[in-house]
Amino acid sequence: MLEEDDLVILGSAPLFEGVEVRGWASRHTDLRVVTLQGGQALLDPLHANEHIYVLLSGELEVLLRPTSETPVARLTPGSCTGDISMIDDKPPTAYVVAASDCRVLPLNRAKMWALMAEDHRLAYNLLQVLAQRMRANNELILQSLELQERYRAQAETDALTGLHSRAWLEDIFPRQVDLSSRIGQPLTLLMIDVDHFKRVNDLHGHPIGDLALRHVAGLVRANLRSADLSARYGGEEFTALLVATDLEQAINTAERLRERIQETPLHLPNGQLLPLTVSIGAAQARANATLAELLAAADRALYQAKQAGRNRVRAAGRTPVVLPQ
Ligand SMILES: Nc1nc2c(ncn2[C@@H]2O[C@H](COP(=O)(O)OP(=O)(O)OP(=O)(O)O)[C@@H](O)[C@H]2O)c(=O)[nH]1
Repeated sequence: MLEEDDLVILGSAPLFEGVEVRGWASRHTDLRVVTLQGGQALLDPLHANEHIYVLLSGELEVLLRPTSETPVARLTPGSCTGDISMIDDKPPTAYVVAASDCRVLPLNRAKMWALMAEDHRLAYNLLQVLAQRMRANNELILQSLELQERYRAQAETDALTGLHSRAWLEDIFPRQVDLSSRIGQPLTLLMIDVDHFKRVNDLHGHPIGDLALRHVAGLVRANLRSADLSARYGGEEFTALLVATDLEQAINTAERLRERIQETPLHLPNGQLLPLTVSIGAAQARANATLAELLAAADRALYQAKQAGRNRVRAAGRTPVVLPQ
């Protein structure tokens, strides 16, 4: 039975806006209120639903998973739930659970259609309720996309240097190699490794090591074209994908970068200058090359540069470029 308080709530419920609820309730004496205990589920995706439930007292929580700790919505008296699944005759997409003891008024499908035929304001109100629900859901989707975007940006950026991360390189590489081969442009990878970096850490401490990595990253960024795609590959290793650049041009770029790093020591907080050098391996991508193949080739060239005494550039598949050091 509907009590006086229930009629007051129904009178303020969006679904009943403009409906004279007392007269309406007196014509429908078959309406039965259902009580729920806190924690009890009203709707879940495993069971079809045939009712719209109007909450008369207490609070309902809408959860996307049964184990979710944070509800996506909290329903207060006057709100309704179950509308979409009642209309499309499919199981609900979320769990609706009583957060406290609740009283709800179920209106089954047949009853709802009859009520709407009797008073068109109910149909209009139901459309309004659905429109608000769609808007709230869109808002939720947008927030979740923004969050995903933020997480992706975090994963794609190396926190220490601000350069792109290895995950980013792995993500963009197949598209870049595909694009380069389709437009017939060469693509070359540089692997840039700071020489004797362990000594920097050992002699000056890890925080200065971090400063040195930022310094080198800044020089890598400043000395490549903005179209070139530089990343911190890990530790003291950086990579740069040089677009529209063949091996010859890449060697020149690498050599210029190497020189620039050699002649730009890091100013330490104590006023000392810390000289840094890098060794660089270069390798040009074949059409359909995988990142692993290209990295392995650039890494072999880098190894040669280290073996040859460091602070130099070597290219894969070529006679060593011997430049005066
Ligand atoms: N400060 C700092 N050090 C790092 C970071 N990542 C890696 N390292 C250090 O980088 C050093 C790399 O040392 P090695 O791989 O032995 O190479 P290296 O001393 O540069 O010698 P070569 O490459 O042969 O010239 C290790 O001591 C790592 O601890 C970092 O984020 N910050």
